[in-house]
Amino acid sequence: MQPIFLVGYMGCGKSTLGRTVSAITGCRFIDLDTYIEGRYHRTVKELFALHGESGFRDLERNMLHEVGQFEDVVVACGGGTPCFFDNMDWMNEAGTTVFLDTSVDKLHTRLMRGRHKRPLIADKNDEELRRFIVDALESRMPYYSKAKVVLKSDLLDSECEKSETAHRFIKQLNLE
Ligand SMILES: Nc1ncnc2c1ncn2[C@@H]1O[C@H](COP(=O)(O)OP(=O)(O)O)[C@@H](O)[C@H]1O
Ligand SMILES: O=C(O)C1=C[C@@H](OP(=O)(O)O)[C@@H](O)[C@H](O)C1
Ligand SMILES: [Mg+2]
Repeated sequence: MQPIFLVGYMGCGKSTLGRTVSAITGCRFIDLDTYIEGRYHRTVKELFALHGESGFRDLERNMLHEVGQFEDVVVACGGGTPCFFDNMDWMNEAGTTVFLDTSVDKLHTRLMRGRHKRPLIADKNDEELRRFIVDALESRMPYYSKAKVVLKSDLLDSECEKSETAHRFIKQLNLE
């Protein structure tokens, strides 16, 4: 199987879905952020602070090209991965891209809780975060919408439904 790349905005559930699909199907799961952190022995937040965003994007592209060579792998990208260099076109050549399409409301609720480890939003208050999400989604949508498969990840949204989302995904992509 060619690699599957999960793309979408921060908080849409790429890491969560990738991990669950991997647990059900036995295929390998790679979270690109975690992979980068393992390679450079620094958190994403530290890498942003050390190299700036553009330095991080260079590392991210290099690591994407590395993991994109693997077989039978589901890769959870970072939210920005498809939006820099030719990464989105590269992923479309190398495998199957899946966009987890999620509403601003849902992203906002999730990111208010999980913003501290995400350097682009760590210091934003409630209102600033909402504005940031709306603006970023608008500028990133042209990249996300190039994905081969779109999964409306809003429809199923509770603890037990995480696995239902995963099962639906597995069926849609014929991973059984
Ligand atoms: N299908 C889902 N239902 C409910 N909560 C979810 C679902 N997918 C993700 N979450 C929650 O949303 C937050 C962000 O998920 P995460 O997988 O880290 O997103 P991403 O990797 O796209 O930034 C986490 O707290 C996670 O538990
Ligand atoms: O959207 C972005 O630019 C980013 C998303 C993050 O990953 P998640 O989408 O998994 O939060 C991480 O790569 C970094 O903080 C930058
Ligand atoms: Mg993630």
